This record gives sequence, C-alpha cells and structure tokens, in this order.
Amino acid sequence: MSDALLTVEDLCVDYVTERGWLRVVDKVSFEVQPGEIMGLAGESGSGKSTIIQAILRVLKAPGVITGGTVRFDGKDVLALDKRGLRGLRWCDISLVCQSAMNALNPVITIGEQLGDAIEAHEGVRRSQALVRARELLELVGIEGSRVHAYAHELSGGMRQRVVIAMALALRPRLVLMDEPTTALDVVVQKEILQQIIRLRRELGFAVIFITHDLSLMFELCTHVGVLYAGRLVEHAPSQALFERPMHPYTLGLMRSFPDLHGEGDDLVGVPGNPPDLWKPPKGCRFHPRCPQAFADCSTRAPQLRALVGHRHAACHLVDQVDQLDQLDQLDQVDQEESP
Ligand SMILES: Nc1ncnc2c1ncn2[C@@H]1O[C@H](COP(=O)(O)OP(=O)(O)OP(=O)(O)O)[C@@H](O)[C@H]1O
Repeated sequence: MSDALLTVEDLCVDYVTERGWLRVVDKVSFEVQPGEIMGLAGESGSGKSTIIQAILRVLKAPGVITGGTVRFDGKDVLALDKRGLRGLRWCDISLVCQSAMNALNPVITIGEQLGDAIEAHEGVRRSQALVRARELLELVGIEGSRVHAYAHELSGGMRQRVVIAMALALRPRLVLMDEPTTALDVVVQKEILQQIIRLRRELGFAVIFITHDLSLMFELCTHVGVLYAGRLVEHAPSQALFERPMHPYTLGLMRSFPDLHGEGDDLVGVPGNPPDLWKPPKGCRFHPRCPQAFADCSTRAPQLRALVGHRHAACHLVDQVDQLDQLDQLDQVDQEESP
C-alpha cells in the first residue's frame, strides 16, 4: 500500500453555485501504483474530469476541494504552496486533455514551445533544449525536423502527439489523460494510444486515463475505477472487472457496449438516468436503476470494500456473497495486467 505513487483518500469536491454547494465528488479513494494505467469509467457527469483536475490542483472556480487527501510520492498535494505546485505540475504529474491541441501557440514553432518548457524547468541551455525537443518529437512518432513547424502545419493527430510530447517533456511519473484522443478519427486514435502504451513501457510513467470508450479502456488499462454519481462503486484489475464485474452498475455499463459482448447478447445497458446531484437517492445512489436492488439498498449506503483479487466494490449484494464463494470464483480470475 505504501508503495503507491498516488493515493487519493476520501476526496470531496463541491461546485459553489447560486443554489448552494453541489457535492460532485464524494469521498473517492483509490491508489495508483508506479507504471499502472488506471482507467476512470462512468456516465457523463459522474465526476471523472473533476477528480483529475483536483489531483493536479487545476480545478477551476467554482470548483472547491472540500475534503480528503491527495498524496503523490509521499507529498501532500493539497497542502502545496504555489512554488510546490510549480514543481509538481509537469515535472511530477502532467495533463493531456481533449482540447489540449488547441492550446498550442500558433505563432511559435513546435520546437520552440517544447524547448521553452525544457529550458525553464531543467535549466539547460537553449541548444540542449532543442536537441531534447527533437528527441521528444521522435519519441511520439514525428520526424525531428518538424521542430521548425507551426501548429497549423500539422494534422490534428500530429498536434495531439506534440501535446503528448510536451506532457512527457519533463519525465513526469504520472500522466493524466482526459479523453486525449476523442477529437481524432478512430485509426489515429488507436495509433496514438498504442504509442502511449509503448512509451509507458519504455519510460515507466503511470497513467490515469478517461475515455467514454469502454472497450478501449479494457484494452489499454491495467486497472479500472467505475464512478457513479460522484462515488467510486468499483475498482479492480481490468481483466478481472471485464470477466466478472461485481457491481450491477458496472455490468450495466458494460452491457451498453456492443464491443464488449459476443453476438446475440442483449445490449440492455443501464435503464434510466443518473440522479440529480442536488438530491441524490438515499442509500445506494444506484438503487433506483438497479435491477437487483432490495430493501437495504434504499436506506444504507454501501461502503467500498476490499475483496479478494485486489478488487473493491460498494454494493450490498457483494457484501452478502459468502467470502468462500468469492474466493472460489475470484481465484480463477487471471490477475495478470492486461496490456
Ligand atoms: N462549473 C460547474 N458548476 C457546477 N457544476 C459543475 C461545474 N462543472 C461541472 N459540474 C458538475 O460536476 C459534475 C461532474 O462533472 P465532470 O465534468 O467532472 O464529469 P465527467 O464524468 O468528467 O463528465 P463527462 O464524461 O461528460 O466529461 C457534473 O454533474 C457537472 O454537471
């Protein structure tokens, strides 16, 4: 446990609105180990982006971190001052988001932009920074000579690769990726994601990865956390989760993805809509949509509980399962990391 690169414990985030404080992330806890790729899954509005932004302390107003702790390599991230945060961002943890490729400066070359970041943080000479900029471009599959190109001279896929190169420039140990390739076509998306996996193997950084594409998530991630209405309802090695989801919401989410099932399976998905966070249901937030809900579910909130096989789930049904039964079934699960 203490070896974790990132530990998020009981994280709470509220948005301060005219109506009052809206709790959108509610006591979320998880760990990311060095080199792990953790996917965050959940319907739109479940809190995925808010968690990522809170981890890096880039949450924009009116978002406020109202509770919990975030520790990176032993550092208390929520206690860092401006200087500490400057050291954390890009050097320890970097962020790639969907719209990042529009953030490239249109009037200076790609090489200068990469060089600026390297020079500022590593204190190396300009010429050395430019050599590193070339190397970084090559690392993400772009010819080094493109250091002289401007953003508008590159395709969308290449611009996103440049953004990934920037995110890797200072050799961070954790890269946060919020739908990093959603704006790109499927083939380019796959290419870039495969490259991220290769780079992760070579450079050893960990990733937290958000995508709405569950099949992609299971393909790429070593671990997956499932969020529902601001709470983490399941967290497990991705192969175990894929083979045997423990939470009815995870199962429903997976059933809404054709790629995750063989022919003939019913794509029933999850009936209904996520709750209004202003008045979430009592007990388990998922119970009004859960086909297996029983009396307890509407009165008591299930806690995220550690199960065998490095799995965690927050569900009264799982609590009812006999531990021996769990052992029998989960011992079969291949816990090898998927990618
Ligand atoms: N500025 C804001 N003011 C009030 N509520 C907000 C604000 N930004 C986000 N929210 C709410 O916070 C909740 C979590 O949003 P968030 O963007 O983190 O979810 P998400 O899971 O990343 O969604 P998506 O998959 O659509 O990106 C949502 O209910 C959203 O409506």
